[in-house]
Amino acid sequence: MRVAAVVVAAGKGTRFGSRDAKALERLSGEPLLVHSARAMAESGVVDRIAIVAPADRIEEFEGILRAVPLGRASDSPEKTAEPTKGVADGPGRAAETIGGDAGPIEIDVVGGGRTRQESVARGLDRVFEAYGPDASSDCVLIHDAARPLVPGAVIRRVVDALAAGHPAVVPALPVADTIKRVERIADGGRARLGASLGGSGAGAAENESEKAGSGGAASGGEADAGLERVVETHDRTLLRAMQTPQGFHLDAILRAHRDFAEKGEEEASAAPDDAALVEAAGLPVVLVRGSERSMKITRPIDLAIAQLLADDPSLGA
Ligand SMILES: Nc1ccn([C@@H]2O[C@H](COP(=O)(O)OP(=O)(O)OP(=O)(O)O)[C@@H](O)[C@H]2O)c(=O)n1
Ligand SMILES: C[C@](O)(CO)[C@H](O)COP(=O)(O)O
Repeated sequence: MRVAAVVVAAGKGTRFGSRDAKALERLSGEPLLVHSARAMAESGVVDRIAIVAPADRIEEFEGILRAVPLGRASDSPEKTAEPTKGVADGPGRAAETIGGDAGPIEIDVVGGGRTRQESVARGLDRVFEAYGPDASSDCVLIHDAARPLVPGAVIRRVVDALAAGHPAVVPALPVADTIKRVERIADGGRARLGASLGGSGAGAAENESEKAGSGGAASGGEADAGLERVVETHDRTLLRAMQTPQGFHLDAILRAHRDFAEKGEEEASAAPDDAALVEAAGLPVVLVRGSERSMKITRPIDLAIAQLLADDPSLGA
């Protein structure tokens, strides 16, 4: 079973307020992109990596990756898959060959799309091209460049569950806050509480609203800049926060992305994550334990927290 990784790095970093691509923001002196690609390479279970860069910056991203050769860690943990605790065994996928041969990892850089979903689709096409028509027993991990500190153990847990036969596997954590569903109170924009709900200011609220889509909770724009009313309180014990890398049998995720490609053309209809497409296609998605260290860098405060984690490997491990 071959395992490829798609690392999506073509986002604009609007909520971060990036002047440059967010994937090039520095953590411990290196771009987030390099940390994420290295995590995949050093996991010991990934054969090749497709990096998805902003479409007009492919050569620049290639240069950045060439400057920091990424190889498999020679001392990385075993490449064979042990069934993951708590994940029921499926039919299995030739686990003994996970990770392929030793040697340098093949890295391609391809251009991204208008939404994360489109960017992932372009990375998947590249993996399919590279693996060829005989890709039906292969797997792919889809990872945000914005999650630079993902531990190798999480990557291997995902691959173990794929090898055990599960077509879609996501690392996840319980949620710490109480989550409520809300609706907007139309008040003509008099009460501008949306700003404080959406983040550090009105701009942040508007950006969050864009990501949330037309039904989003946080308010944005004059007409939406109002109070929100609680509709429902969810049972927190049944909620999980999704992380990446999300792992899939290649044939299943390619089909799901192709079937729902039209939705990926606009932020409002695009899937929030890749597992959502597989769910929509009616396939089961199983969860494995994620990590606090796999936090996503969305806003500037996240980079400050990530630097604390990078400086102290025992934190959140
Ligand atoms: N068109 C896009 C949008 C997002 N991404 C990638 O998807 C990951 C998760 O997205 P997010 O954190 O939302 O990044 P941005 O889209 O850059 O952030 P924002 O929504 O604030 O602009 C990031 O690694 C980002 O580079 C991508 O490759 N292509
Ligand atoms: C894929 C993801 O990281 C899972 O939590 C998340 O959905 C990405 O969301 P974003 O708004 O595109 O960062």
